[in-house]
Amino acid sequence: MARGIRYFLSVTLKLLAVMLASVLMIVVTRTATFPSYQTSPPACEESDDDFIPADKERLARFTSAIQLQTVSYERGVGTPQELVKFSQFIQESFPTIHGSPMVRRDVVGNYSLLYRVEGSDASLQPYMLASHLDVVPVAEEAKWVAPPFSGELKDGYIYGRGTIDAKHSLMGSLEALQFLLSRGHQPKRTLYLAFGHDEETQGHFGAKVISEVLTQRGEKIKFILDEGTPVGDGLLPGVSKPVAFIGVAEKGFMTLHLEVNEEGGHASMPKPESAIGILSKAISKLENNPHPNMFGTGVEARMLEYVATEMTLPYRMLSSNLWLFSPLVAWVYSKKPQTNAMARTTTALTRFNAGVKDNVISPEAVAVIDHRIHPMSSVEEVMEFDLKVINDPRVNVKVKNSRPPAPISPYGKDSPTYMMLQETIQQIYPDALVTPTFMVATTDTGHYWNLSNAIYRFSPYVMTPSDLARLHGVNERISVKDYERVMNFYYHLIVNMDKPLETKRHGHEDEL
Ligand SMILES: CCCCCCCC/C=C\CCCCCCCC(=O)N[C@@H](CCC(N)=O)C(=O)O
Ligand SMILES: [Zn+2]
Ligand SMILES: [Zn+2]
Repeated sequence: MARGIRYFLSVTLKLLAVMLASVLMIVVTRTATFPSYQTSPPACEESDDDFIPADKERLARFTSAIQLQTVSYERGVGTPQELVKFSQFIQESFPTIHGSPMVRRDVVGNYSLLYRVEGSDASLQPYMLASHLDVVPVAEEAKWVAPPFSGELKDGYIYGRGTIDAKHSLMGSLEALQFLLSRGHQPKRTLYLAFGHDEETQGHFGAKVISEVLTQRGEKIKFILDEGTPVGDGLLPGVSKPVAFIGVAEKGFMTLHLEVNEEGGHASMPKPESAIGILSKAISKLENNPHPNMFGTGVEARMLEYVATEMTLPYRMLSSNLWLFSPLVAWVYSKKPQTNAMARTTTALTRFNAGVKDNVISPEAVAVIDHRIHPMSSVEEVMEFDLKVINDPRVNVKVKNSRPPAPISPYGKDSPTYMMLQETIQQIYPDALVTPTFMVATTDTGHYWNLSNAIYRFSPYVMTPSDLARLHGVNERISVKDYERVMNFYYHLIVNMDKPLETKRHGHEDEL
């Protein structure tokens, strides 16, 4: 009997050893032979007169744009006078654009701007560059090193609300267009510039109306580029080179209104449970029960694979073997807010209101939850999960607002438009790697899904880990160097869009 067990154990151990050796071999082979998704930057044809310098005039225009306090507060509550001023300022600042017979300008939804620049070849589908005129309000003003609406230049940086979100792309694309038109350039392909005025409150009166206008015109758009993920410096562990993240998708969202109504009364005779207590328990359950970690099921995994060959060895081994290491990477991702946001549907408790007086038991308690939905999940799944977690019929849960995750736009070598974008990025950042990702925040593109199946979100400035907190936060800023890159990125993009959407190099047919 004992011999039998010994034999069984030894066979099992041998089998395990063979399995382990096979897994090890696969891991080593994949790490050594994993394909590279990076292409070398296109040859530099740039000359001095093929470059937009961040000179005094251009910087002054950008500063003036920052000084306009185009704040969006709540849905439908903004700063109409400032928006009108911004609109007038744009008209005065870009006379070549506004005087060109090729350009049609429409004010849409009262304050949003839609420009159409007529291309010479009507058989080509138009494309669209998008951004927004509005900004979020300023908090903690005392902590700013320069006044938040000053556009002040300090140590090579321009400070102010809107510098990165997102007046750089609005002003940068206008500068590029003005530069081209002033040299007598007519684009081959028709180009739209779409600037919503309420992106920060979900674009219901701006981008949504722009989309309706374009739909009425029967437009189908070749591709759309909006504000988005940046060129990361140190954002991706294991990669020392800068990484340009192209947002090929974005998370959905669901804003929930939670309410509990109970009997109020005199604070000297409380019941065991109050409206405030019941709601607190519900939201505490939501916070303690995060939505499932979905890392490895979507674009976030491709993001790592695209840069795997450029990573230091341990990261390279993990990223080229996600079939094995996905659970480990998922766990690591869950540890930091910015990576956790890529791994799962997030739950942010953003408002909590109750009570009117110290000695009155509040009959009502209200909270707001801001969920950002992972591209592999859905509004329905998130709701079902929450109701199960709360599991209390006294908590009334209503959806204030929701949007499903965005469809995933084509990416990689099979998508000529993505490759054109990659090459344009490399013209500005020759040392950068380029990888697809999804946006954890939302953009106006949520209103443009019916216009195009190729929607990208990318902002051509560099972001370090410590810059993350500047987004919607204190000391938002962009470097002069980066603003110059932004202008030149749009310039190259417009020029590149006049070349056939590439073809021989990536083995594809020309397309419209
Ligand atoms: C491993 C990590 C890699 C991740 C790389 C990306 C790092 C992310 C860095 C920056 C993202 C920039 C996003 C800026 C756009 C912000 C858009 C925005 O503010 N949207 C609002 C819209 C308002 C609304 N409620 O709809 C939002 O999402 O709240
Ligand atoms: Zn923005
Ligand atoms: Zn924003």
